[in-house]
Amino acid sequence: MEALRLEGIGKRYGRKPILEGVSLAVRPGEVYALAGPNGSGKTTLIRLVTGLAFPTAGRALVLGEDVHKNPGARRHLGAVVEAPAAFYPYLTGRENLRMHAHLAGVREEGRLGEVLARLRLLAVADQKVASYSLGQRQRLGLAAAILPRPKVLVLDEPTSGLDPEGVALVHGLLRELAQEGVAVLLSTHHLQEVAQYAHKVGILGGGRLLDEVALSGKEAYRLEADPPEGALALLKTLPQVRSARLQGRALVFEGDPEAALKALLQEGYRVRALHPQRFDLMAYYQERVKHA
Ligand SMILES: Nc1ncnc2c1ncn2[C@@H]1O[C@H](COP(=O)(O)OP(=O)(O)OP(=O)(O)O)[C@@H](O)[C@H]1O
Repeated sequence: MEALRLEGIGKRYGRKPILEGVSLAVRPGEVYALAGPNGSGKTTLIRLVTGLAFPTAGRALVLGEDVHKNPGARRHLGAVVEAPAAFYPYLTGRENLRMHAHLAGVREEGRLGEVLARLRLLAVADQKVASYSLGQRQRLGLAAAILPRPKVLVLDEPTSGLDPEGVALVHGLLRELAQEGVAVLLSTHHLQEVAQYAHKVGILGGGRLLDEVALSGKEAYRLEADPPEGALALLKTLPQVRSARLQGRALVFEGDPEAALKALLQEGYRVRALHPQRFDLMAYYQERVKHA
């Protein structure tokens, strides 16, 4: 079953439509990144998913339960929506988290320390939150969100305000959580970074989901071999190779590069270069938004 599902979600403020007919799904272990220009409705969508805002059409389901009809559905949900997340400034990071743990019914010994370590906050854990930098607060927000081991994690621009190390830390954490089976929905402007591990990117524009790009399986290879026409014909016969085509004098294909190389060398082709050709998400996004 999908961990998170939006069915025709819409939102109007007064008569102004902000979102219309947005449907998407995130499976356990999947990272879904929402991209879109400023004002395209990313934050609004995230607020709808978390139950902070009410849809004027459609519904949002967490593990099959409607978030707006059954607030209990939120027990599976971890979220960071406001940046930075709100904490008691006169309490320490650890004390704030302890309170979150209490409210969420987390009784596991050691979970607090584990989460603080995971967000590299141990060194400041016993300082008052009032003294935290923006990035430290952001990371504490994420620590609070993952504390009760949610099955669905929803984050609005989780890397904004972080230094490069913090950005890498958060992306690494999200990748790990997905590997542990968590479904992650995040909004972001950092397409290049999320493209490294997100499974799907949804492009919002003008309040609609313009496109969904599946990134897994988009790994292509570029190969230079002589003569290219013969090499192409050979690649097309290999079961390990998909969608081989000529691009100028080079060959581009998806599939197993080792099998392709072995077959070409065996048949006496001279292979001058072979390297991965990443799907250019940024170029695709810009095209998609421009024509929206
Ligand atoms: N409470 C509100 N009342 C009226 N209009 C709103 C309200 N909240 C958001 N909007 C409008 O909804 C639209 C989408 O805003 P939203 O914050 O969801 O966009 P975003 O994609 O998150 O933008 P950004 O990339 O700048 O964070 C904007 O035009 C905004 O002005």
